[in-house]
Amino acid sequence: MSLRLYDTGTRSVRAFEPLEEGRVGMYVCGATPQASPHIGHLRSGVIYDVLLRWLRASGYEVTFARNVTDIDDKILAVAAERGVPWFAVAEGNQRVFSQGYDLLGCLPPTIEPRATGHVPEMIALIRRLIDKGHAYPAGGDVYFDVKSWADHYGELSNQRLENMRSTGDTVNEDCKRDARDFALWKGAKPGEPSWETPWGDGRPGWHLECSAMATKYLGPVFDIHGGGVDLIFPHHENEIAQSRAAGDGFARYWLHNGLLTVDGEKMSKSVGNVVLLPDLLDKARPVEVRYYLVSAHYRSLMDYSDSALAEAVSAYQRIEGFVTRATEVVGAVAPASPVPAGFAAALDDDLGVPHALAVLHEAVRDGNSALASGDRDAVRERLGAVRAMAGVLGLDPLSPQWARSGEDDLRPVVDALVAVALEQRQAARARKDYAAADAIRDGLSEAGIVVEDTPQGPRWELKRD
Ligand SMILES: Nc1ncnc2c1ncn2[C@@H]1O[C@H](COP(=O)(O)OP(=O)(O)OP(=O)(O)O)[C@@H](O)[C@H]1O
Ligand SMILES: [Zn+2]
Repeated sequence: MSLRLYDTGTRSVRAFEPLEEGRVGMYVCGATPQASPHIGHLRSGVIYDVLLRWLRASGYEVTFARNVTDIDDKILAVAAERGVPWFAVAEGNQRVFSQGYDLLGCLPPTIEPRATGHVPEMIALIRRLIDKGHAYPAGGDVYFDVKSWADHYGELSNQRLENMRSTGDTVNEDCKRDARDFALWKGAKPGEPSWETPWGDGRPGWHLECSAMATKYLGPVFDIHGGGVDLIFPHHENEIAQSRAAGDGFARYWLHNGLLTVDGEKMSKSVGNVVLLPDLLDKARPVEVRYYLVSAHYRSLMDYSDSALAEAVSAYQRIEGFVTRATEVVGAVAPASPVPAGFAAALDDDLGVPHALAVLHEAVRDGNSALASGDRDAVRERLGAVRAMAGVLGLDPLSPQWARSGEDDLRPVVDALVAVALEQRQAARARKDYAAADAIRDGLSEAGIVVEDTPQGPRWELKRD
């Protein structure tokens, strides 16, 4: 079986066939950096990262573009409130977005285009739309004429133009030919940043930016366009309208991730129910937060809870525990290739991560049984498979990304010291000097070392609070 994806455009799961064999062009709507990212934004980040990794593991060469909307009403409002330049707000928050993606192990996009760096491409797109009769300048703005595209407008969001009302753009409503027309370009307002165009100074509309940037880097037709379900209307509907009306084929598959919610409501800056990544780091390590965010199916709604996070932490630690113990017993084993067929089939089925994780945990269980029975060949085989599967999800415990800094270098030293201490404890026990034996155990515990007796002898771990 090969990859099948749910395409919002056709409202069906379809076989994924790229435009060009062996290559995939993928565009995902990224941040409007008006504030630090919340874990809803990061859910979107890790979901498309798993898709990227699976496409690459399946042999595709992927060009992945994720934009930054670095000019926007919300950014201007924050800048005005704080009395700082608009670009300081965008740039500062974008850095925190990048750190968040990095911390959760997201591979960097091939290109991360910024809206303000693509005004010439936007002007060119507006010109094509005006020439074809799909856009008009009015009152310093430029609008898309939805009636000129009435047969198609609404196809993605499955609604008809006659049932739609104004999208409530903050632009000058009186200038529009029709209340449902949306702004491609917004005329300059005093004190706001602006760029020069043949239709007057101003700044880009959000929808136009994505059309211009996606086609610049991926071509007039490309494979996958992603974003959250919150973007289907109006953002993606308008992107399609602009690009197709201008004559571009645009995206062939539309993917939408479900939202991270709190008590059923979208986690959103404007609602004020956000959880930030640093808020979680006393409860879970970054790799465990990643496990939590990828573990639900990408299209499902996910309601944030501490207990679900705690379950994800223990589930990840089951994988990590096996990988650590198995490596101690059989030595380093590289990730196996290809990944087990059941795991591949799960991901090929519309990126079925929950099912794929079930296959991964089954291999961990088998691996633990092999460890218990001392079947080294089986341990080796399961270790390679587990690392490979975890790696596709960005969760391989031995990936350098997740290595705890310093701890690995010191491990052999501490191993030797703990072994000496345990020998002394054993000797004290043998001579029935229980006070001395307990003192050694307490001393290790005070140093933050927990000792566990296993069939292969004692193992130590750093205590976690
Ligand atoms: N709660 C969420 N769950 C999942 N994905 C989200 C969530 N919020 C935003 N996203 C996705 O993250 C990406 C970047 O979003 P963007 O910066 O436009 O956020 P936003 O919706 O304006 O956030 P906020 O409402 O907090 O201001 C988009 O693809 C968006 O769909
Ligand atoms: Zn977009």
